Amino acid sequence: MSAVLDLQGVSVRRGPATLVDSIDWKVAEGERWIVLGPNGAGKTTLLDILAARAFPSAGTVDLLGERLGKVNVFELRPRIGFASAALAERIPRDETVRNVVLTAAYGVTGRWREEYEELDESRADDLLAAFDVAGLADRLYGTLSEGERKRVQIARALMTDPEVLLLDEPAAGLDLAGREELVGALAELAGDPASPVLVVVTHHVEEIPPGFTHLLLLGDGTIEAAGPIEEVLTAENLSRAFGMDLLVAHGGGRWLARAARPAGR
Ligand SMILES: Nc1ncnc2c1ncn2[C@@H]1O[C@H](COP(=O)(O)OP(=O)(O)OP(=O)(O)O)[C@@H](O)[C@H]1O
Repeated sequence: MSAVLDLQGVSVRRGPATLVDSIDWKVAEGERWIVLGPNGAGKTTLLDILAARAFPSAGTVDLLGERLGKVNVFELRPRIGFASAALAERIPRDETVRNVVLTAAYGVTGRWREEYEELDESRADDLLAAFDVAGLADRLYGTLSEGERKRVQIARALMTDPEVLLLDEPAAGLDLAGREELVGALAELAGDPASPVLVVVTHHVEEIPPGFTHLLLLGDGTIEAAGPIEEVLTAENLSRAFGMDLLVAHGGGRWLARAARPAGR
């Protein structure tokens, strides 16, 4: 079976800086991946490439069987759902929540003169319901809480019925209850065989939802370890990636990590 995402020898350089270096990574149908690593490890850079929004300086990237650089990215992007802080900043605050989701069908962020079919409208409403924000459909996006916005952003990313869903730090800025609700929503998505391939970037092992199958551990632009979560998420690998002596615990489908020694000892 050919890989859904296939990166070979991928490096990204900006001026003298190497942001990611010699990445070899394959993602297959049905897999649910977490990309974990410290600040500046290259997670967002890698996700931008998977979203066909950035090009590598070296190596090859095959997304859904299409080679980046040889395919029209505007045809490819609707097949890849994407939500990130940078994209969220472009959503107009004075747009209704329903339109924020609906406009993804045309790859735009604000409604203007596009004609939407009834089918699009009902898909947008179904997605808002699936993420528990149906009651907010007529509210202005700018009036939502951060947790509500995150859910709307994921609903928007799913609007085109993509084959891959990429989420860059979906739990950033959420309080404890908001994080737990989001982790629950992502666990449900992960458990649904009809869901697209999932790739979720995070800094925190506590944000890994049950049902995720694989982990790519990035440290300083290179892969520290990659594979099934249970094999990769060890204290040894995590300590190496984050440059700190860490302990890891696992139970009830969730993960916890903390420093092996309290600071100052
Ligand atoms: N255009 C650029 N020119 C030079 N360096 C850059 C550029 N863009 C990003 N970087 C650097 O590349 C590194 C990787 O950035 P990236 O945003 O991919 O990391 P990240 O793992 O997503 O970080 P964070 O967890 O803090 O969001 C960082 O050190 C960043 O400062």
